[in-house]
Amino acid sequence: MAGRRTLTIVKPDAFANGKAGLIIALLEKSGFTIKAARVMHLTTAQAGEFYGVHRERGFFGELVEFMTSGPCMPLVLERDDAVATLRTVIGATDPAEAAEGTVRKLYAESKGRNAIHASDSDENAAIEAAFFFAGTDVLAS
Ligand SMILES: Nc1ncnc2c1ncn2[C@@H]1O[C@H](COP(=O)(O)OP(=O)(O)OP(=O)(O)O)[C@@H](O)[C@H]1O
Repeated sequence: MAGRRTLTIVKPDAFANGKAGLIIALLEKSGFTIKAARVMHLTTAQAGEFYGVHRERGFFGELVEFMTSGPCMPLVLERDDAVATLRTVIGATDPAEAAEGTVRKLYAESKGRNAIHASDSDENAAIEAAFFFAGTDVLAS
């Protein structure tokens, strides 16, 4: 059975553009309950570690620079079939290719500045939740 939790990050462009609250409202409207959240300004080391899988990609430097450009908001979200549902709700990586009504279609600027991250598997959701919320009660519940 697919897990009930996933990890999302409302990215710095959403805060710069005043869309963070609207994005969170859309997540709640999509049936997700917020189990944990924090607003933080990632360091270069944190952004590089979080996106370490992309270290060899040409856009890695740009991605780390963007993710450290301002506040972001990791959240642990809960609902049935959490990972797959959230991937559908956020839409394609490039907002130009994202379906109508998705977070990225509505609120993202570009493929690089694309408003939101979502875990792509139950396994990564657990790893990513631990990355931001290790030692907090959300991981014990
Ligand atoms: N060609 C690109 N140029 C700039 N940034 C990019 C490019 N491709 C990907 N990225 C950035 O790297 C992130 C991770 O890329 P990935 O292919 O894993 O997309 P994703 O799974 O849709 O996004 P995320 O992991 O953030 O949910 C993207 O969300 C985007 O911010």
